[in-house]
Order: sequence, then C-alpha cells, then structure tokens
Amino acid sequence: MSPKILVVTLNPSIDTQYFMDSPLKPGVQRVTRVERTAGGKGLNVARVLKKLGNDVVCTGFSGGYNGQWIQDSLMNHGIQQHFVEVQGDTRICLSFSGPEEFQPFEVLEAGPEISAEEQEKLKEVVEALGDGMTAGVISGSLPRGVPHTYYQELIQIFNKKNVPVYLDTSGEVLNQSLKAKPLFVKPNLEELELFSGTAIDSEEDIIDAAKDMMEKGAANVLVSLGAKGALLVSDKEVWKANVTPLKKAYPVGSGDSLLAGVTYALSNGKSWPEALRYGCACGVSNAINPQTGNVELEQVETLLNEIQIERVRKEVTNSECSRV
Ligand SMILES: Nc1ncnc2c1ncn2[C@@H]1O[C@H](COP(=O)(O)OP(=O)(O)OP(=O)(O)O)[C@@H](O)[C@H]1O
Ligand SMILES: O=P(O)(O)OC[C@@]1(O)O[C@H](CO)[C@@H](O)[C@@H]1O
Repeated sequence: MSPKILVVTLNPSIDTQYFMDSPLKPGVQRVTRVERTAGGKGLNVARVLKKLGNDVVCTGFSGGYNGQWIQDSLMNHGIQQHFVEVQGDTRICLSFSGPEEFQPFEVLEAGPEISAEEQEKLKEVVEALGDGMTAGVISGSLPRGVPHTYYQELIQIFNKKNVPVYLDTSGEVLNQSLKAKPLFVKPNLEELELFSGTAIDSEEDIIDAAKDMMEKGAANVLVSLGAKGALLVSDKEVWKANVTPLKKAYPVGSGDSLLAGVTYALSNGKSWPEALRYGCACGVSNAINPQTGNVELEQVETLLNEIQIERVRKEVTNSECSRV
C-alpha cells in the first residue's frame, strides 16, 4: 500500500510570482509574466509529494474567494482536502524574480484572524484524519490569533497515533513545537541562526546548533543551505549533501520540495542518506523551474546521480569524510 501523508497548512496563500525585466525601483513598473499557485509551505510540500506518487490529504484554514481558489487548484492536482472554512480571507503572498543579477524577494501577508472555535475544529480534523497516516507534515507560519503552542498540540495528536511528524516552521512557534518531539525539523540557515541566537559561520556551528535543537526535542534536524546543499544531523550520524549551484535559480519553494523529497523517501523505506539525496534532487529541481513548489520527475531522476552525499562526523576533520 502506498504511504498516506496528512499535510497541515494553517496559513495557505495564493502565491503570486511576478517576473520582471529589471530589478524593482520606485515608480510604475510592469511585469512580463505572472504565475499563481496554491502555496503556503505545506501546500507546496503536498503538490510535490503527490507528483512523487504519494497519497496526500491536505488540511488547514481556508477563507473567502482566495481559499476557494486554492481548493479548486488542489482539486485540479487530484489532491484530497479537508479544510476548515474560516470567516477571514486566505492570504496572498508575492514573489518577484527577473534577470540573473536580480535577487528574488518575497512579500508575505500575515494571514486571516482565526477564532478559537475555528482552531478547535482543525484539531478535530487532525484527530479524525490522523489514524492510518504514514506521516504528518506541518509546515509554515501561523495565521493571526493562533497561539505559538498550536503546532505542539497538533504534534501531540500525531504522537498519540504513532504517526511521525515532519515540521518546518521558525521562531517561537518552532521553540514551542520542539517540546512535543517531532521526528524531523527542517530549518534553513537563517532559521537556525534565529533559533541559536548567534551567527553561524561554519559546518561545526551548524552541527552544534542542530544538536542543540535535538536536545530541545527534535529527533533529527535537516538544515537546508540553498546552493550549498543541506546537512542532515541525527543522533548517530551527520550527512552532507553537495549540489551544483545554479547560476539562475527560482528558489521559492525549494525548501518545501526538499522536505517533500525527504518525507517521500523515508515514508517509502529509504535510508537517511538516500532520503537526503532525494530531498536535494527535489530542491534543486524546484530551483531550476520558475514555478513555485514544482519539480520535474525526469529531472529529479537525473539529479539523483549528480548529488554527492558524504558522512561527516563532528569529531573528525572534513578530510576524513566518507562518500556514499
Ligand atoms: N541556487 C541553488 N542552486 C542549487 N540548489 C539549490 C539552490 N537553491 C536551493 N537549492 C536546493 O534546494 C534546497 C532547499 O533550498 P533552501 O535552503 O533555499 O530552502 P528554504 O530557504 O527553506 O526555501 P523556501 O523557504 O523558499 O522553501 C537546497 O538544499 C538545495 O538542494
Ligand atoms: O508565511 P510562511 O508560511 O512561513 O511562508 C509562506 C511562503 O513564503 O512559503 C512558501 C515558500 O517556502 C511560499 O509558498 C509562501 O508564500
């Protein structure tokens, strides 16, 4: 039976990507192309998981016309969904990309206010759908009104059902969520620095901060490093993935694609280093393609052969790493 994965996205968005001829500057500018996708981190994960062949169910809060647009889009991708309808309007997030020298940037709305009653309904949905799931993915920011401890409560619901949780969030929400001991946490470097409260300058620093995150409750930590690949820190081993840096990248959603690839691989019985390889292939494929949260399967297959995975032990120097 194929793995079944419940993806929780509390703060979905219509991701609107503007392609520009030149960097933004004051005054009127016109876009050359616009792409809209059902986003918010979890929905990118869900789309990639589905493309990789997993059975995926999405839940979260959905409101107004934007929420309906997202539900229609997921339906067109054949993704099952059980959203809690809310009073407020689901948000829109903008990203801008252009020529090579133009660094992409994003403008994110906070999301609607969610009432206590709506929050309770979502817990009931997770309670009801969690049974029989191979894994749960919880990803992204919280909309307004939702307490920092909310993910912690959702993880506890999954824990009671022995469903492993893959988590991607940051700041105080992450700190609180760690207390419920998720299986897997995926910070990027910026999020890891926020967690540790210091600048991170070396691989050793990354491993130390990830170990600290594990002491606070994460069973495994995957640190995504953009064009520098990713580091997977578990209690016994540390693995590093090296990717070929892209000259022109569309990185929005690459972290979500990485998380989808790892979740897919581990849910299908692959080893940690293979899961890391799979995740990075998905991250790079997303960064090659202009569409947010999209991978191309043939490209992923090719990339799997190009990504180098090496075992790193904290105690040893880099020259003592072993390749697999
Ligand atoms: N410029 C790039 N060149 C090659 N690979 C990339 C590039 N950017 C991202 N990747 C791949 O995607 C993975 C995730 O990227 P990144 O660390 O930027 O995630 P992120 O910051 O969580 O992104 P987001 O929050 O937008 O989803 C990397 O580990 C790498 O495999
Ligand atoms: O506000 P969040 O949920 O942290 O991030 C939202 C977001 O930037 O993340 C995705 C890229 O990872 C986009 O789909 C979306 O716009």
